[in-house]
Amino acid sequence: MTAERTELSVVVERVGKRYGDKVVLNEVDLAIESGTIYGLIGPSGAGKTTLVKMLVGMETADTGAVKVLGRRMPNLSLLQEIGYMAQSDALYNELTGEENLQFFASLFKLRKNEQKERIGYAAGLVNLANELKKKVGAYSGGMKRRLSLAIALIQNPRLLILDEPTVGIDPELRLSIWNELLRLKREEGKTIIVTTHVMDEAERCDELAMVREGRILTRGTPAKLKSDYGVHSLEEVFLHAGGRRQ
Ligand SMILES: Nc1ncnc2c1ncn2[C@@H]1O[C@H](COP(=O)(O)OP(=O)(O)OP(=O)(O)O)[C@@H](O)[C@H]1O
Repeated sequence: MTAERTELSVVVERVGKRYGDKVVLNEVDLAIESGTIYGLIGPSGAGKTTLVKMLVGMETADTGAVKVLGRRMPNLSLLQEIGYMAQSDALYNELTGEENLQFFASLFKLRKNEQKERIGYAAGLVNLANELKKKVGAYSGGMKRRLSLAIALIQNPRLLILDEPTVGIDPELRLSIWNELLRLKREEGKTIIVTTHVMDEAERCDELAMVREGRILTRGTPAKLKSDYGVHSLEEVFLHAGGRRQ
């Protein structure tokens, strides 16, 4: 299979990364098809964030290659095409929610009315439409997460990379965010990459890669992983894969 035939949005080839003496990623390969939701799961410190930062162009690989939307990363020209929600919120506390959204929208090539429409859409999606006039400094942790997610969506990117997007978000809103992610995939053909510790979120992914100690231990659809390990839940896959190998 070639990248052209299967329309891969992301190709990671034999990527290695170390910080000082510590090997954080080791010979990582990844191929993510366009129009799918791909989940990276694995214990804390496994290397998931480092990997997604490479996809965004915020980290560079020591060895190997990272290609996103057909171009070798890092590549500034892809910023418009990639929406990124980091694990820690990078927001302006002195500005209101709306001003934050306007600021990030202004970084992209959006016409004025398009900008307004995107801000309305993104704020509505994360249920912040009535909180936009408040300063972000007065937001709760969950509200800040929600605003960060809205910012990741602001320029209507083809590829969404979300690092633990629903931490601190209540179950009802979590469900509606997931419904919207599924709709974005289905109706708009977006490619979505999420890291998560939440197994019912992992169930909603088309494909999963389990990362541990900088390596991908196993990968496949949720159903395939469960059948490979002869178990009924992804939690059990997680425990089996994490505990018994390497
Ligand atoms: N800038 C850095 N300098 C040194 N070590 C780092 C740096 N960034 C990450 N690490 C180390 O790299 C390893 C992988 O970290 P990473 O954040 O990628 O893991 P993770 O799988 O995303 O974990 P979590 O689920 O807790 O977010 C950890 O041991 C971490 O301490």
